[in-house]
Amino acid sequence: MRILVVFESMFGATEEIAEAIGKGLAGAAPVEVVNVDKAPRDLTGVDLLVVGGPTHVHAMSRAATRKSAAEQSEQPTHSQTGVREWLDSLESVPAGLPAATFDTRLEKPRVLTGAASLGEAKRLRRRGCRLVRPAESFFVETSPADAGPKPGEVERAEAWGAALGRSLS
Ligand SMILES: Cc1cc2nc3c(=O)[nH]c(=O)nc-3n(C[C@H](O)[C@H](O)[C@H](O)COP(=O)(O)O)c2cc1C
Repeated sequence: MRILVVFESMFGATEEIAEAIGKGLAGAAPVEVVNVDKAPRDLTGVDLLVVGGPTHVHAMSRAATRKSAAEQSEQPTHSQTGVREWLDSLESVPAGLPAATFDTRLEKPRVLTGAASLGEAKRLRRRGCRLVRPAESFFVETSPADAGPKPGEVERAEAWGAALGRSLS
C-alpha cells in the first residue's frame, strides 16, 4: 500500500496542512508527502492519491497568481509550480485510483472564496480517479499573507487524514 500526498504551497500553510494529513494517514500505510515541484508524473504503484493547494482567485493557482503571491512575502515561495500544471502533466494514472483533494482558503462562505479542491477533484475525475471523500478546505489567517493555518486547523487536518486512512480498509 503506497499513499502519496502532493501539495502546492506559497507561504507554507498548505504544506503544514499536507504534513498533518500525512501524519493522520500514517496509521493506515506508509505515506510520502511531496512538494508538487518534485511530484512524480507516473503514479503507477500508488494506492491512494491526496492532492492539495492554496485557493487563488476562487480556484487553483495560475502562474500570474503565484507571481502575485511571491510579491506578498519576503521569503521565497515553497512551491514554484502548481497542482493545476502537475495534474495536466500526469503521464500515467492507474484506472480508478482512489483519490481525495483539499485546499487552503479564507474562512468565509465558499460561494465568496471559491475552493481549489473542487477544481483538483474535477481534474482527477477526468483522469479516471475515484474520489473517496468530498473535497475539503482548511482555513488560514487573513493577514499577513504568511500567517499560516487558523488555530485548530492543523489538528483538523490530521483527523481528516486519519478518517481518510480508515476509509481505505
Ligand atoms: C494571489 C492570491 C489570490 C488569492 N485568492 C483567494 C481566493 O480567491 N479565495 C480565498 O479564500 N483565498 C484566496 N487567497 C488566500 C490563499 O488561499 C492563502 O494565501 C493560502 O491558503 C495560503 O496557503 P499557502 O501558505 O500554502 O500558500 C489568495 C491568495 C493569493 C496570494
